[in-house]
Amino acid sequence: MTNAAALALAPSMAPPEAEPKLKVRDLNFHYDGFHALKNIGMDIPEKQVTAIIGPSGCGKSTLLRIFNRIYAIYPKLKATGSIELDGENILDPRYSLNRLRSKVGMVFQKPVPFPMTIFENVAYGIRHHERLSKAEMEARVEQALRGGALWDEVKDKLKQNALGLSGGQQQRLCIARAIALKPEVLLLDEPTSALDPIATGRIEQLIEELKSQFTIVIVTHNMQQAARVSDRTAFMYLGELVEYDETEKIFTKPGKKQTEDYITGRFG
Ligand SMILES: Nc1ncnc2c1ncn2[C@@H]1O[C@H](COP(=O)(O)OP(=O)(O)OP(=O)(O)O)[C@@H](O)[C@H]1O
Repeated sequence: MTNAAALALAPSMAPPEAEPKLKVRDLNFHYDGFHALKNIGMDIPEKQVTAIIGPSGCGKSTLLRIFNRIYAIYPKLKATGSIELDGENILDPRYSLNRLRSKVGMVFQKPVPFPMTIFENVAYGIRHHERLSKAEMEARVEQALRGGALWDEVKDKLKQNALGLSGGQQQRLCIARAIALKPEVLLLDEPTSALDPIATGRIEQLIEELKSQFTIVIVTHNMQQAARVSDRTAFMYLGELVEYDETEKIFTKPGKKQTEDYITGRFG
């Protein structure tokens, strides 16, 4: 085959678009009588950062929490539609919560270390899922603390109580605790809202490092943060997904007036 012929064939040989890690379809969610999420549909790409933004009460945290079925502890709450994780519907009650939680980790707004040593904070969750020797556990804890960009600061005080760490260190410990279970998806619910700018910068840098290994979904109030850390941004308003696109497009050339009004600070 000539070079020209090979080039002519090239477009059809291009690799197909990667399958999304999470596929949300017709998702609706009610808190008792309140319709909090309305017909949400979105594809979340693998090993990228997806940010969810929107004014207070629009449903950001509700959506994030559905990705690991936190609502399942309240028997009256129900999500309809589907969320496929690698092709399997995680809303199906037959998808076990244990399996889901091992694949989808969550970090909350306020760091909540367990009142135990730094080492135990990380080892505790691992022990729940796996049986490891002492040496294996030590290696796993070190790996997780390195992954959470905390190892150098705590390696000499692993036996100290985690509550003695600073707020920013506690949040990195919570991230280390989540990644210690080797999840595929990491959910971050306003992970820096309780932190000062330096600790916030450290977490943002960490998010950048982690996305080579994990699919990350972050809820943030801070639009500059969404612009800095994410590849795609979803703008929500009153329970609806108004616009979802490449972050650069959302912040420079949004397709909807509501999005533009929000990102330019006209409301919210
Ligand atoms: N447990 C609950 N029971 C009833 N309504 C709830 C409950 N939790 C949230 N809501 C309502 O659902 C809507 C979405 O709430 P959600 O916390 O998801 O919004 P949000 O966008 O994350 O807000 P914020 O930015 O203020 O955290 C709000 O109107 C809220 O009042």
